[in-house]
Amino acid sequence: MATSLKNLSDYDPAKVPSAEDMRIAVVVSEWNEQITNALAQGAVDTLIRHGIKEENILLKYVPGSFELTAGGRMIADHCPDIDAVICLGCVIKGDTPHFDYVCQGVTQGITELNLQYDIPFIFGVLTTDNLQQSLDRAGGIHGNKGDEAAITAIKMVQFNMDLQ
Ligand SMILES: Nc1c(NC[C@H](O)[C@H](O)[C@H](O)CO)[nH]c(=O)[nH]c1=O
Ligand SMILES: CC(=O)[C@@H](O)COP(=O)(O)O
Repeated sequence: MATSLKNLSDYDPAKVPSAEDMRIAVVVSEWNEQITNALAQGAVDTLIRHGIKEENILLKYVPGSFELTAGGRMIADHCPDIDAVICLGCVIKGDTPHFDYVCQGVTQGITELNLQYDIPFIFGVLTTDNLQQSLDRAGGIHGNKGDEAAITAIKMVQFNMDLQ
């Protein structure tokens, strides 16, 4: 379903577990920081809204979306108490095929982290044709991808906890 048909910030709160006992990292790309800072704010606000303690949010920044994979892995390797890693970025198409390689790289990278580690890595990366599409998905008419990523993280952490 296209995002235009489903607002990224719409969800049923009754279906979201409490994040009170969770410890979640948020890794944010500095590229397109106007967008990624809005994504990060949405994610943090949503996590807090669902009960996480502020001291249990680890907020870290990497240069670009391509580095989200390395940042996520480093957190998983050095912070064993982290229950999930939310990866937030914004890749906007330019004049060259570089967009394709960055998007492919971060997508494959985060996918592989999910296969290699026993915690969820959430793909909160906007891949858009232009700035307006990004603005629309970072708190604009289509909601905030950061909200969606936070809800996904909470649900996946609870999914994992229920199996322990
Ligand atoms: N053009 C965008 C980039 N490019 C930078 C890469 O992510 C990476 O940091 C660089 O290739 C060095 O490894 N990154 C974004 O997040 N968004 C873009 O639009
Ligand atoms: C996603 C990118 O790396 C891209 O924005 C860079 O722009 P360009 O392809 O014009 O170099």
